[in-house]
Amino acid sequence: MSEKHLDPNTVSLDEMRALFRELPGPDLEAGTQAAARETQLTKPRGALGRLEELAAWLATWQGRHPPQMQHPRTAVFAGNHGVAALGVSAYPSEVTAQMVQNFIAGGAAVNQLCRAFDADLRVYEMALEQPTADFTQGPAMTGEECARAMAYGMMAVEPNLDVLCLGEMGIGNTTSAAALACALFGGEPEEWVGRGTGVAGAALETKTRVVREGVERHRGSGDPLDLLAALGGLELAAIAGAVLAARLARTPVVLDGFACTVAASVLWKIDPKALEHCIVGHRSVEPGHTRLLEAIGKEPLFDFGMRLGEGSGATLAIGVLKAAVECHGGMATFADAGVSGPA
Ligand SMILES: Cc1cc2ncn([C@H]3O[C@H](COP(=O)(O)O)[C@@H](O)[C@H]3O)c2cc1C
Ligand SMILES: O=C(O)c1cccnc1
Repeated sequence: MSEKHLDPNTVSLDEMRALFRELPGPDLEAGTQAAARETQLTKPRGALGRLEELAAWLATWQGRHPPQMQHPRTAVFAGNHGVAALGVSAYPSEVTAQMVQNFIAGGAAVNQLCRAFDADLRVYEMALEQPTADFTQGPAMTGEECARAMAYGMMAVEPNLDVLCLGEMGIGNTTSAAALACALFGGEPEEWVGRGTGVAGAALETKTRVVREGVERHRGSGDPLDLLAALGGLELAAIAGAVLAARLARTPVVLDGFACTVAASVLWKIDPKALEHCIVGHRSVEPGHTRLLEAIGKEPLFDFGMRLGEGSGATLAIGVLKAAVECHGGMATFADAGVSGPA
């Protein structure tokens, strides 16, 4: 499969919509080979549980058997949000750019996780001095801006990636994500709003009100991509683009926490099959994440009480994926080891 890159100067949301007509499916032959090998390995059938499923999932989306984990990448997209000026985050907007510098200097949590698992970290800074518009007053982005951000995100998908882990950095983005999730999946703003960086009290009430105003203004204003433009952010649109491009290139994807999963769920709303190549690394503490995971039918790999974002939960999953690949490829078969099979 080839990498899909679109011209950012001319790209449109309609061009993105057209891509849903060509989504490739999994490589079922690689999956059959993985299942056959699994029965030969020196362990009771199914005894490695989800590790076995992960090896098969990697094989089907990498389109090869055995699956490999030599080249994991974590892509973190950073953008700023107009709604941040309304007091919805515990931190000021400047932290977005400051954290990008921290990523570049190697000082953030995601840097350490990438080093722990030999992942290639890419940071994509998206016009941080130009935040999106305040979505309580109008759409956060025009359709063209949203499509351009998606096209930018697509560039994170390059040949020979074994897995793509996605993350975001954008002060205010759990407000944007809550509004987008509420508009896409329904329910009350209270069910989607969490503490993010740690908002409480009056600020939490403000955050909930901002989400309500945004949803009331934009709900029903179009299809999921229109809602992404109206309520999303540059980094969330880039994640949606990266997930779509990864699918077209048949690259497996690991999603991170609430904000990242909301961005990807825009594609699920268009076609639930569009996230078959994605797993979710962890369950974020953000209550909306659990709600969203139920809606899209995904069970995260682990629940470590993390609520950071920046791709940390997705990157931590690389360790588990490497373990799955090592067991699947490296274990002896019953025949090789002279171990008796089931009686
Ligand atoms: C120092 C620092 C590092 C971070 N790394 C990720 N986030 C996370 O917090 C932000 C979302 O929370 P809210 O919607 O409450 O602003 C995002 O930037 C997210 O990636 C961070 C936040 C801070 C303060
Ligand atoms: O789960 C997330 O994506 C998250 C949670 C808190 C802060 N930033 C992101």
